[in-house]
Amino acid sequence: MVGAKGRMGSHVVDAVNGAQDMQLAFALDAGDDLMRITPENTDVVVEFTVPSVSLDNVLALVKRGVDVVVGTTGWTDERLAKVTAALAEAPRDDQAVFIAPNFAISAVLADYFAKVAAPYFESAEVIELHHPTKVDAPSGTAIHTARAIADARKAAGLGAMPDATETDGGSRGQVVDGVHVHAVRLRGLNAHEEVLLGNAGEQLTIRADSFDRISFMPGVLLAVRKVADGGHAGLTVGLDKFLDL
Ligand SMILES: NC(=O)c1ccc[n+]([C@@H]2O[C@H](COP(=O)([O-])OP(=O)(O)OC[C@H]3O[C@@H](n4cnc5c(N)ncnc54)[C@H](O)[C@@H]3O)[C@@H](O)[C@H]2O)c1
Ligand SMILES: O=C(O)C1=N[C@H](C(=O)O)CCC1
Repeated sequence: MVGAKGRMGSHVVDAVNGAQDMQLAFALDAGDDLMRITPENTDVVVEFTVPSVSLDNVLALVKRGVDVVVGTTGWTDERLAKVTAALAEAPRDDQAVFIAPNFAISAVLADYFAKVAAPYFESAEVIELHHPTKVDAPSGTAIHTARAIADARKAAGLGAMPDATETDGGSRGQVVDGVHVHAVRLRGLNAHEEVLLGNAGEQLTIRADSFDRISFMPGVLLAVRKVADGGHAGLTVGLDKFLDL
């Protein structure tokens, strides 16, 4: 586990220790030497750190010859391309990196349902709501959802959404592939997302609430098992790839 002292990392340490088919090799955090990790002592590394260090960690681990499951956010197309390039040069042919913006089944399904619903609505916007200690905005999940909605709209031949806004001081949120994304940071919250889809006279709301970080653990363990079992060489993004959706 890399990022073992963090909010997510400490839960993953407990989850791995509680899993009968897994053994914790290392619990590393900032300042620890990743070079202690080798293919001989470690099958899969789980990485939950911060967006500013995650890419370098993943590249170093790929070079090390181990498979990596990543929960840290901040993955732009450019960063993902660097991971793909590193995997092409990796010591093992079957090496895998798996990245999930969200490991909670509620969030993965909300994302999936939003993608299915998107072609049927004129308008769609995403609101994500998180704890105020989160360092990035909007959430990785919201970016992923917005892109999925945009792709589904494009595939269905839909154009831009109706929006007469002429002045915007920032209230309309960040525009991700044409989809407006709004971020709320509020004490008491954990991780929540709402997708609003609208037509004349009707609205569909899809909402996922993760009240506790324990909600992410079944998804993390599923990803570790899938990667360890093999057959997922290269870069895979999204827990939906490991579910029968
Ligand atoms: N994919 C998901 O389901 C999911 C769920 C929750 C959070 N997240 C994401 O996971 C990341 C971590 O979230 P968090 O709430 O645990 O953050 P956190 O700040 O509590 O933990 C981050 C940990 O990483 C450690 N760290 C920093 N630099 C490091 C380095 N170079 N090497 C090793 N460890 C280092 C920190 O010391 C800290 O312990 C964020 O990007 C967050 O958005 C993803
Ligand atoms: O608590 C966080 O930080 C979370 N980050 C991920 C994101 O940015 O989407 C997943 C939800 C929790």
